[in-house]
Amino acid sequence: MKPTSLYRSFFYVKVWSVQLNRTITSSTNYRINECLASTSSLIRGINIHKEILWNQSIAQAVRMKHTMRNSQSVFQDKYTHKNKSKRSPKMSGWAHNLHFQKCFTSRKSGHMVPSVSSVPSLVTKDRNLKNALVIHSQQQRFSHNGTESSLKLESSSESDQQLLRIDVGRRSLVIPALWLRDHCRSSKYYNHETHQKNADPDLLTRNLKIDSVEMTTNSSGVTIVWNDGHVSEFNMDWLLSNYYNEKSESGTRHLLWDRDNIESQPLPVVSYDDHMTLEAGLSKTVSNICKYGFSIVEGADATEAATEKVVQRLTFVQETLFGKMWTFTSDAQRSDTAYSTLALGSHTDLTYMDTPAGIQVFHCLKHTGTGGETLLVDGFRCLKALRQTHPEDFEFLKNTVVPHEYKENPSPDSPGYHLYSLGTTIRTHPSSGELIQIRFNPYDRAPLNTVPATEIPTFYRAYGRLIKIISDPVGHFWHRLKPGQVIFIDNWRVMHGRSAFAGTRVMCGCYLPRDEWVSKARMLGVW
Ligand SMILES: C[N+](C)(C)CCCC[C@H](N)C(=O)O
Ligand SMILES: O=C(O)CCC(=O)C(=O)O
Repeated sequence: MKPTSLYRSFFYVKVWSVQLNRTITSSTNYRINECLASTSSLIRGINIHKEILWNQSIAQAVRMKHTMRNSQSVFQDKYTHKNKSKRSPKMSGWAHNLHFQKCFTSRKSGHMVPSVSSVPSLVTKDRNLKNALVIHSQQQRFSHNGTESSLKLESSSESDQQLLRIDVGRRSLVIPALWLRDHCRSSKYYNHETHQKNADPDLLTRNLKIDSVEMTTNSSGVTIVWNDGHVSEFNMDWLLSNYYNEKSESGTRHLLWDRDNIESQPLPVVSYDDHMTLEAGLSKTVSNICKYGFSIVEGADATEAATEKVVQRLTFVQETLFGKMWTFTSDAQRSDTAYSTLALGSHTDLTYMDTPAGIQVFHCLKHTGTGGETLLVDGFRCLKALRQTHPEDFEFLKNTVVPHEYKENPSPDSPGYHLYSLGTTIRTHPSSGELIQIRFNPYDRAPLNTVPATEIPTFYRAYGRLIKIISDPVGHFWHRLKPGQVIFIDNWRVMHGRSAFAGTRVMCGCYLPRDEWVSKARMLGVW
């Protein structure tokens, strides 16, 4: 065989062997892939089968837990009667360690039948049976006022407490079952005539559980079936506005101001006629107070009687140690610097009362002389500035009780007084943090016996920083009250004061109770 043909044949053998190799490889691969494919489908099949088995066992466990719970409660009653132990024996066994959310109860039979669609979702990703398994009921999706929403019932792996989780847009409510039962508005538990709850003394001791929760047909609310057969219906908007809300929008009613922005807009003034004769006029006065913290009714007769009629459009006059309607001047009739010609710095009144008056009313009946301008400072703006610049001082003053007092010796005009009260300088809403009250009167501050020595420096640092903000002229709005102008000042938000004056100056006014004026604002729809 010639070398070339030998080479050629060798070459062919080489090519063939390469091809053979490829064929074997690919066919092996093919076969491997094929049997891998069949294995994986086999595994998938096993998994599916396993999933079904698993879910069936869950369903079985749910049924068993329900049965065991019923028997436990029967056992519990017997047990606690006999042994008076505080804690009844916990159900043992893995069934109890599985914190199940019950699946839906069939309405007809009332038995616990896991609806197929609910069982798969009962199983969480964590299949480790040793950890308490938190079972979630099926998530139900719905649209609330066009917002993508969902709800599901969960149970806590620590406390066995059931929780209804409702997500409406970015708002997420996690409502304990007990809260839901406590707030049931069915006629059994709530009197819709008197808007009062009916007594339910043993609510907290009954072992109440939610058997099922479903959206109402039009997704406007939820229907809850309890393990004692009771059914509760909740309107979604009612839940959203009545349940704990850290991000409550309620603080948006206030338009915080400093000197420049309150002077850059028309004064919040309502004419006497509108205020006295129109619902819209009264609403404007009240909404001004909600928004700015003060409002002026202009055009009243410069008399105490006319002033009384103006304020009574809002609510009744709050009687205090100064009487109902009062008129004062610089005659030192009462033991307070208001009855002098001295300047008064920013303060709120009646800080020496457990509940300071809600509104302070002033009406300058006469002033021949100089000075005597009224100072207004938005206390909520000051508190917001403190919260932003020194949050630790804000928190300290929110949590520190400061005593205030009013002392007056007996006189022909007074039986004598010693009023004393404890209150924090700052009060906020416990969940939303919305500002509710500033209680600030450096003149009437009583000896500080509520702060231990270790915290005294912190108090003076915090209180001093607040005084610095309040004293800053940037927030000072000065207005000379003229006869005919009745000013309503929100005494829980806006501080007032005055410049020193000379001449004859006669002021009248009164205080209005906080609860009643805010109630009026709610009834007028402006709160
Ligand atoms: C308004 N009127 C003149 C009656 C009372 C004056 C005393 C008010 C007291 N300084 C306080 O801050 O509560
Ligand atoms: O006389 C004034 O203008 C204000 C008096 C005052 O601040 C008060 O009575 O609390």
